[in-house]
Amino acid sequence: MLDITTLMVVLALTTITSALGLLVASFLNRQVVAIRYWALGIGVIIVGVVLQSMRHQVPLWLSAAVITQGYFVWLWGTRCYRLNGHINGFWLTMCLTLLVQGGLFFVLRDSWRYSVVLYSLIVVLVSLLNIVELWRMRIPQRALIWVWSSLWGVHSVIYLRRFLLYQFDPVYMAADTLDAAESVEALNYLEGIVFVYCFSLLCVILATRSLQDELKLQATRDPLTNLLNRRAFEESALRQLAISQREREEVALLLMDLDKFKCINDTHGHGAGDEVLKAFARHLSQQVRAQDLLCRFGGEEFVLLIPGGNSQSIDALAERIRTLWQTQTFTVAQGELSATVSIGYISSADVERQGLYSLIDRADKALYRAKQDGRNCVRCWQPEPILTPVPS
Ligand SMILES: Nc1nc2c(ncn2[C@@H]2O[C@H](COP(=O)(O)OP(=O)(O)OP(=O)(O)O)[C@@H](O)[C@H]2O)c(=O)[nH]1
Repeated sequence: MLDITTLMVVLALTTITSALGLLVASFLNRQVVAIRYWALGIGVIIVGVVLQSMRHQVPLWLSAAVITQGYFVWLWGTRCYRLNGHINGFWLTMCLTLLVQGGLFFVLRDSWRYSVVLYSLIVVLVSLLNIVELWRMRIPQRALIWVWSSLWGVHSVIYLRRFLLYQFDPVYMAADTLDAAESVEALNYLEGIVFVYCFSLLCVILATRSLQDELKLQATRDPLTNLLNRRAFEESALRQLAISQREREEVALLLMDLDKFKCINDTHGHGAGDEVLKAFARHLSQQVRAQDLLCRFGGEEFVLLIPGGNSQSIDALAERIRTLWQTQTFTVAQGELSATVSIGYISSADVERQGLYSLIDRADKALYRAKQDGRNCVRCWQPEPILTPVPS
C-alpha cells in the first residue's frame, strides 16, 4: 500500500487539476452560478489538504475544519444549482458553519479518535444532503442524478466505515495519529482521488446541461414576459392543431392587443410600458389552463390557442380576461395607470380546413373590428356576408 504522504500529494495534485478545470468551466459558463461555488469548494479543500500534509507543523484540527468547510461550500453550490441562481447569505452561512464545526474540532483537538469521528459524520451528512438537493430538482436526465447519487453515496459509505471503525474497532480506537491508522486512511485517500476527479467531471456536465436548458429557454421564450415566443408558439400550435384534428375537437384562437399602448409609452415611459406588458402576461397566465398555448405574438399583441371548449365558453373567457384586466391599476411616477385590451377570436370545429395561419388571420379580422368598435371589447370572427348582385 502507498504511504499516506504520497497519497496526500496525489490527492492534492488531483484536486488542483480539478480546481483548474472547474475554474475554466466557471469562467466559460458564467450563467451557471453553482459551478463557481463548486470550484471555490475545491479551492478550500486544496488549502485543507496542503495544511494536512504539513501536519507536523500545523495542528490537525485546523486542516480538518478547512476541509469540511469545503464540503459546505460544495453543498451551497448544489443548492444554487437546484434553485437555478444565487442564494443570499453565503458568507454569513459559511462563517457560522466554520465557527461551529471549527469550534468543535478545536475542542476535540487532543482526541484524534473523536476528531475523526466528527469529521466522518460531517462528510456523511453533507454527502447525503448533496444527494437530496439533486433529487429535489427532478431534472429529466435521471441518469445524471443516479451517477451523482452513486458518487456521493460511495463517498458517504467510505466515511461511514471510517466512523464505525473509529467508534467500535479497538485498533482504530487506540490510534492517535494519521499514520497509525494507515490502512483505513489510505483507502480514504484513494477514494478521495477518484471522487475529486469524478465530482469535477460531473460538475462540468451539470453546468453544460443547465446551459443547454438556458439556451432552449432563450430560443423559445419572450425575455420580457417569459411567454412562448412567436416561433415556439407556431411550432407547438401546429402540433396541437394536428392533435385536435385527429380528436375532432374544437379549437379557439384569441388575439389580444392592448389599447392605445403607444400612448402609455409616450406618457409614462418605455419602462412603465414594459411593466404593463409583464402584468398583462401574468394576468393571462392566471386565466389559462396548462394545455393552452399562450404567446407574446409581437409588441403589445398576445395570442392564445385553446384546444377544446365551445364558442360560449370562449366568449366567457375572453370577456373575463378583458373585464378583469381593466380593473387592474399600476402605480407609476405620474400616479395611477390602468389599461384596456381588445380581443378578437375565432372558435372552429373545422380545424382541417382552417390551418393555423387562417385562424390567426380570422382572429385578426375580429380584432380589427373590436378596435373599430371603440376598443376594450371582444369580437368573434363572422364570415363576410355574401353580397348578391342587385338585379338591374
Ligand atoms: N414598452 C414597450 N413598448 C413596446 C414594446 N413593443 C412594442 N411597443 C410599442 O407598442 C406601441 C404599439 O403602438 P400601436 O401599434 O400604434 O398601437 P396602440 O397605440 O396600442 O393603438 P391601438 O392598438 O390602435 O389601440 C408602439 O409604440 C411600440 O413602440 C415593448 O416591448 N415594450
